[in-house]
Amino acid sequence: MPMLKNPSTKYKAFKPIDLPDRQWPSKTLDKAPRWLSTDLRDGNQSLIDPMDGDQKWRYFKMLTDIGYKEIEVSFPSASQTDFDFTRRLVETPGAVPDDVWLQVLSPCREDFIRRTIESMKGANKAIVHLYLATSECFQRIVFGMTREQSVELAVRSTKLVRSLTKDNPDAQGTEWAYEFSPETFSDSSPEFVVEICEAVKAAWEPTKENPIIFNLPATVEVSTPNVYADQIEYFCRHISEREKVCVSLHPHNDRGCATAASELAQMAGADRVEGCLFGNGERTGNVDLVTLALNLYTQGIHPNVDFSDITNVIDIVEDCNKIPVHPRAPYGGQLVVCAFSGSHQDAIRKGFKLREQARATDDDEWQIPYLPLDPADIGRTYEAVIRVNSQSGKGGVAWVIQRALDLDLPRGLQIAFSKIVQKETEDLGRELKPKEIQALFETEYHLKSIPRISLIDYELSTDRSASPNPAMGKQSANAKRTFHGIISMDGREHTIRGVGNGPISSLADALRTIGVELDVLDYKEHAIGRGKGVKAATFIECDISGSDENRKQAVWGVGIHEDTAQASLIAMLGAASKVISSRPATPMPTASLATPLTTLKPFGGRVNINGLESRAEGM
Ligand SMILES: CC(=O)SCCNC(=O)CCNC(=O)[C@H](O)C(C)(C)COP(=O)(O)OP(=O)(O)OC[C@H]1O[C@@H](n2cnc3c(N)ncnc32)[C@H](O)[C@@H]1OP(=O)(O)O
Ligand SMILES: CC(C)C(=O)C(=O)O
Ligand SMILES: [Mg+2]
Repeated sequence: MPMLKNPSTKYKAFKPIDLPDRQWPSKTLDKAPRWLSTDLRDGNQSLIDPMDGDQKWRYFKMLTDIGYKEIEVSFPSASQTDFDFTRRLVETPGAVPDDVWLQVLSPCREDFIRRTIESMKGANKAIVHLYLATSECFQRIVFGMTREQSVELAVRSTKLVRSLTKDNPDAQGTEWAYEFSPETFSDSSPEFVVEICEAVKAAWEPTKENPIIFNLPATVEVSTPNVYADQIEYFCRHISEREKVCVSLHPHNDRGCATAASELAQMAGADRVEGCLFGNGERTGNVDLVTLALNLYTQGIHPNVDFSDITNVIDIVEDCNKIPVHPRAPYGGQLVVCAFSGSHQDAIRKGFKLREQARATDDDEWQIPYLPLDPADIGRTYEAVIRVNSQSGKGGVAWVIQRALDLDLPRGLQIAFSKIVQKETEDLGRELKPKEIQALFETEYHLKSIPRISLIDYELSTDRSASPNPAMGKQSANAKRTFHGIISMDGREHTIRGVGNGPISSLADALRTIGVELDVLDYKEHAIGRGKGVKAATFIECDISGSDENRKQAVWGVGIHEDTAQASLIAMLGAASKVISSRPATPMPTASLATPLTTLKPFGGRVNINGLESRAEGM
């Protein structure tokens, strides 16, 4: 059956209240509300398998560690597990921090109220929470009660709570607070809600110091969030003795707007928010307390709760709820601090680079494209930010290599290597992990293996009239350097000699004698590390198209060494190895082969290529 062509007969549009002089749209949020976690009550009652006492215990401890000061721990009249858990909290010395309020829920039924309050006997700070639905729909369908009967029941129940708690001489060791929820508030007449709450307030007689909590739930979310905000503003403006009232929100997420509803309703005057971590709770869940807290945080407002180890929080939440946190859950989801797509990665990488260059600290404004929150603030590592699959570009790949190997790849090498990564992801049909990308780079550029052409030993001599320059030979125009060394090519050793303006050009000249023609296109170097352990990283790009214009292509070599000149030579030979691999085999000029090394004075011992001893057999 298709969906209804005209759903308007079956589903009626919600009629918003008339509040033309609403004030909340021009308000902003500038402080954290009072939070109540109802993970252990509303969250728990909606689980396939409710938590056992030990799971609740662990969860409660986590909530207090995060910093929640009001925690609804149970529905004690519902089950022995809930009752026993509440008693365990009350009776275990030190289990409940001194500044934490335990909250317990009961319907307006005398036996249940008595049992609920019994569960709190001896508690330090206790909030007794009663609920009674106030909507016309619930009064008619569920209770068969008139408004007057509802008010009478609410008042009678409140008086019973009062007599068993703050008026009870035997219960004076506990600091009592009272919360009343006109359940289904968002679907109730605003005037009637005010009426019943006035009656309850009169019955409880709150003070400014210990206000009554009126919790106004969107038990089922029935409208757009602005309508909920209007309803809250209406209540705040009409309830008397506002200073003796704490207005609390309890939004559910049926339309997916619970976060927006909570934020707008706080702008409308609410003081407190009830919800669950990662939005657990009945049906689509309660409002997500993590999102609300971190939304404040990313506006520069401390939420008074701490998610600096969000991974641990997620572990406990998932373990106890037996429901996974969605990978795209705001802030906490595993995929939230990950970028796969090329343009995102590129922008993020540039943002981090600028921040690093500026040596930015937490006192500097956070401005990283696509990342509203510094992952480090919630205990996530930067390494997880960029992940590489077939949608990724050079930026992401460069990021991974930078993080793993401290190499700042030149743009051309980024492009060249990202093509290799792209092919690998497509061949494998999956994401490549950073370790795999690192291994691919190390293999491709021989960071852990010997390339086809490698350096065995060498010396570089400088024309005495020239001022020496270790890397590119930028000395005066007539300065000359001579490369004299042994290289191994495909396992055969050759003594070669060449002259140029610097190490690279003299090596290029020397390689020509064994038939390897190199056309150097680009050269970049940077330092790795600092102090004594500093090394040079050199990147050399060579043209392999030769005279064939149709085959325009370049290859890169990478060299890492304590000695800058040697890093250049290693990079050069890495590129040369690729060049010979890219060309059809040509016979070697016989004159240049295997000249015995008789005159060469070793330069600092055997050459170490990218950390590996390159010495060939028989040397
Ligand atoms: C929106 C919310 O989340 S409200 C909290 C809901 N949480 C829970 O229900 C979890 C715990 N609940 C339970 O374990 C059980 O429902 C109990 C122990 C509370 C009650 O169990 P039972 O006595 O078997 O009743 P049942 O579960 O059928 O509840 C429905 C009864 O409660 C009444 N009821 C519902 N809400 C309220 C209320 N706020 N105040 C008084 N009575 C109420 C209903 O009218 C109905 O009464 P009836 O049997 O006379 O028709
Ligand atoms: C008990 C009440 C506050 C409730 O959970 C709801 O209305 O959603
Ligand atoms: Mg609820």
